Amino acid sequence: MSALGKARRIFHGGYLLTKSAFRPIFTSKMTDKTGDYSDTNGLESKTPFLIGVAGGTASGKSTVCQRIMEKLGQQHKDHAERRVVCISQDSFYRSLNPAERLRAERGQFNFDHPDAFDDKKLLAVLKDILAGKKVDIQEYDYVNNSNSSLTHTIYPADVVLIEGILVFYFPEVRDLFHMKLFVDTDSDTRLARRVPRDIMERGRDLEQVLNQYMNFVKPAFEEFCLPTKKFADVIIPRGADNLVAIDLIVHHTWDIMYKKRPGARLVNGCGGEDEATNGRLAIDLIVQHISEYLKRAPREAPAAAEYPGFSSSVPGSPQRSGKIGRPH
Ligand SMILES: Nc1ncnc2c1ncn2[C@@H]1O[C@H](COP(=O)(O)OP(=O)(O)O)[C@@H](O)[C@H]1O
Ligand SMILES: O=c1ccn([C@@H]2O[C@H](COP(=O)(O)O)[C@@H](O)[C@H]2O)c(=O)[nH]1
Repeated sequence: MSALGKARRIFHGGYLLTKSAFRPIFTSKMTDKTGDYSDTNGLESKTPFLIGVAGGTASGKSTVCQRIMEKLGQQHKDHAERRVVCISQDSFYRSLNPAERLRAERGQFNFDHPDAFDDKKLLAVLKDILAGKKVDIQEYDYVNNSNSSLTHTIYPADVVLIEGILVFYFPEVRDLFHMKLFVDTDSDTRLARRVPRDIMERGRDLEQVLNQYMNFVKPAFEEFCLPTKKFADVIIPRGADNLVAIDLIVHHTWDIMYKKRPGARLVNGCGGEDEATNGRLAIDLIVQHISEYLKRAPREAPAAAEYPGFSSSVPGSPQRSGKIGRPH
């Protein structure tokens, strides 16, 4: 079986951990809401917490989202039980006219330009999600450069991750996020990942991948994606390898799912361009993480199931010494 066929089989088998020719969507359904969001300063009590995850192509955005889902114990839950959902901006590419379609087939269409997206549709869907509505999202088919006929229903969730190269580009969309993450992986690494991925999973040949990269992907990254890094609350160097950053985010997200919404006061309005506000959210995450880390002692530690815990990535961490810290 070809690599492409294998990737598709993975998708059709319903095992969505591996990125295939189609963008995986992790669906979620609202279950009992134990969170007390009453002090969220104007945010609706059941407003999902919206996290934007931006970064260049193949920076690891989807992988970071998968790690967050895994650490929150959502990945292996029945879809109907999940409280966290991840959707991709790629499901919001606009339809192409016949001439554009032809260019796309030759690798001559710029899928990295903001004009390639239907930002109005993305905005409307995100507003529906924030309003607690159920939405239908189409899977994107990279082999055919268009939306596939597969549609996923996204049920109201506690936490919604939206990942994509330009999720912070459109101001109205950007302003909806309660937390903004930017996955910062160097261009050499990204190109080295993109080439095999596009060949094996997206049905391209080497020449096409490299031409598309040099003509469109790289210049558009520099012009449209990279400048949006400044809007991020948290920048994640090295993507999914950065276990400390992922722990910070998971910890914060855990509190949103099961306790209350710390930081809501800071991000309410989600101005994004307010550096002080952005700085405070990042500092809040770090302070919260460190204080949890310091106050944990074995006799106080709740059951492992209650909080996914810190990874052993911190050199000399209590978890490594076996004195303090929770099991994974
Ligand atoms: N930390 C990592 N180490 C090695 N390979 C990775 C890492 N993160 C992602 N990849 C691989 O790189 C490719 C692109 O990753 P992905 O998460 O899909 O990026 P994006 O969503 O930003 O396009 C995938 O084939 C993925 O398996
Ligand atoms: O039909 C398409 C649609 C998109 N692309 C490329 O995909 C990436 C975005 O996906 P990542 O997973 O973030 O890499 C973008 O750079 C487009 O160039 C495509 O090739 N064909």
